[in-house]
This record gives sequence, structure tokens and C-alpha cells, in this order.
Amino acid sequence: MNQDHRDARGPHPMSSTVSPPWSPALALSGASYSAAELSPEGDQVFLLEQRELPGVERYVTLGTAAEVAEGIRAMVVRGAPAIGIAAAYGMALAARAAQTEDAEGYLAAMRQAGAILDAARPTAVNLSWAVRRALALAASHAHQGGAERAEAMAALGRAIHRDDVEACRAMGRLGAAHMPDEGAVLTHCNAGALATGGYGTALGVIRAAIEAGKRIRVLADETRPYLQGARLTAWELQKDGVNVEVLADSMAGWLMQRGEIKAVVVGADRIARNGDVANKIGTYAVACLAKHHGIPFYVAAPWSTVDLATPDGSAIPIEERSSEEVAVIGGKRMMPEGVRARHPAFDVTPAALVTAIFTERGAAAPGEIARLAG
Ligand SMILES: CSC[C@@H](O)[C@@H](O)C(=O)COP(=O)(O)O
Repeated sequence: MNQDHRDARGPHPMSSTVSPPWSPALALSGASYSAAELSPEGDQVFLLEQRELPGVERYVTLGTAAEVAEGIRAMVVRGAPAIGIAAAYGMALAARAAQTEDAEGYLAAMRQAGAILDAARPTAVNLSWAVRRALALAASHAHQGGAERAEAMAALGRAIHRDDVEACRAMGRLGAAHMPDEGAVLTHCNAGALATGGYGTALGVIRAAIEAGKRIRVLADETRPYLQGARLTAWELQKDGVNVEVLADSMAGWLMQRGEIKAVVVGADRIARNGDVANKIGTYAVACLAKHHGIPFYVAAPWSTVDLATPDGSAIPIEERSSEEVAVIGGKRMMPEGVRARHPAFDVTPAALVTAIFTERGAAAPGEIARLAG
């Protein structure tokens, strides 16, 4: 990422645009914005600068796989499916940059780009899933010419993007039937259009339920420390005219006790073979509360988030991010100098606390998720 992007909190008129290029995935999602796009020529990646939402809506322009990796690490783009799509587009940039006609040289360059992208964030399996798919394609077309390889890699990124929007729509239709006819549904973090190719997983379920005529209002946990709920979920639902209110994370238990919350639906970063679910830190606490109060707790995720190679949640790597992201809010330090904050960015909700998982392949009890592998 060049300096403009690394330091992307201020206005950088030379490096930013206000709208993404048109793409088939964007058209399919129905939104006016997109977390990640590849330019029509395949030479630039546009990321919606999510760290500046809800105040500023702009895109940073990236020209190399390493810049895309830095955008993922720094959370310019975030959300499991969206970082997988961004990584696939990063691999398209790498294929374009690999000018060599030598197949081995090309493969070495692609492996190197894949390793950089894969290392950007450890928990969401969609990232390594997308890199693996790109490397498999690279191995199959390494002997072709540079232009052909670059075109094929760009097409793969666009297909992964389009498929993700279609998966969101499919799981949305499925999950909508499980939503209450009316009342409040709680969600945690942002599992919406901003976290996916478009439409969203958990928010896709909510959108589909509302499109089907259900009178749902949304309670969005603010989701400390990055505030994905307050900043992102509230932003995208407000754009759609959905009734949304934000809760400080500590408020959900009280509202459940009062009977105000009818269901919980969240996304996932990785689902293990036994149905344990890694998702944004705080999800486990919400699931425990839901169990205690007899409230259904649903997870919506594309099949690319299901990791059958990981037997259970204890084997899922949990990202630890910087103390500063917890300690400093809006530029102000909220704890004494010299005191460190803990920052596990994800937690694991045991399968026993999950009512059902919705994927594009169908709905399943968490313990039966492997059945959908076909
Ligand atoms: C459809 S996205 C589901 C998850 O990726 C989402 O809930 C989440 O935990 C995102 O974490 P983030 O740290 O913002 O990348």
C-alpha cells in the first residue's frame, strides 16, 4: 500500500474515488456500494475505506497484491467473505504483474503473493480458501501466456465475488423463514453487504425476511472495539430504510430478560467440522445469554466459511490485535498510560449454543454441518 493508503484516515483526493466501478456482482447485490471491486481492466483493486464509515464513503485504489494484503490487515476491508474476495482480486493483480513467460517463475510469484495475502489475518478461513483456489488455477494455466493468465485470474476473482452474492441471497431466503413475523432481532458485528460480496449473511437473512413482509426491527450490538455494529451495520441498514437501533454490548442481556429480543442472527469467520463457530469477539457471550433466555441463536455463512479440515473450535486460530485498538477511542486514550488492553478479535461459540446454521447449501443443526458437504 502506498503512503496514501497506509495512512488512510485523512482525505487523500488523489488516491480516492467516491464510487466503485460497475460490476456484475454489484448489480446482483442491489447496493450502491461494494466492499471490494476489480477495475474493468484488471489492473486496480478498489476497497471501500470501512475505517472511515459512517462519516466518509470513499474508495482507496490499490495496484499490487501486497497493497491489498495491507488493506486486509489494516481492516480497510473486513468481514470473512469480503476479505476472501479482496484476496482473490489481489491474486489477479499478482498474475498481471508476473510478466515472465516462464511457468516456474510465474508459479513462484503467485505463491509469494498468496503467502503475503494469506498472512494478513488468520481467523477467517475465506482468505486462505480464496488464495488456495487462485493457486490451483495458477498451477493449471502456468504454461499459458501472461495476458491469458491474468485474464483468467481476474475472471476467477469476479466469479468468487458473484458466487458470494448469490450465496448470501440463497441463505437469506432460507434463514428468513426462521425469523419471527415481527419484533426485534439482535445481531453482533457486521455481517452485511460490507462484510461480503454484497447483501450480507446475517443481514441477508434479515433483509430477506423484511422483503418477505416480516415486520422486523434490528438491534445491533455496537461491537467493541472496532464498532462494526454501530458504524457499519447501522449505516447499511439505515441506507435500506430498515428500523435499526444500536446497543452497547452490555445491554443485550437486559433486553433479553425483558422479552424484547425474539431471535439472534450472526455471521461467522470459520465453522469447524463439529459446528463450533468462530465469530467476532462478544458473539459467545451473546450466545450464552440467548441459551439462558431460550432465544434461538442462528448463524448464517457461505460454504467458503465452513472448514471441514478443522475438527472443532479449539483448533481455530484466534487473531490477537493491538492493545491500542481497544485503548484509544476517537483519538483519545481511555486507560492510563502504561496499562495494556487485551484484544482477542474473535471468540468461539460451541455448537451446543447454536440453534441452526444457514448456508447456500441448506440449513443444518451445527453438529450436522458436514452433511451439507454432499
Ligand atoms: C459475513 S461476515 C461474518 C464475520 O466475518 C463478521 O461477523 C466478523 O466477525 C468480522 O470481523 P472483522 O474483524 O470485522 O473482520
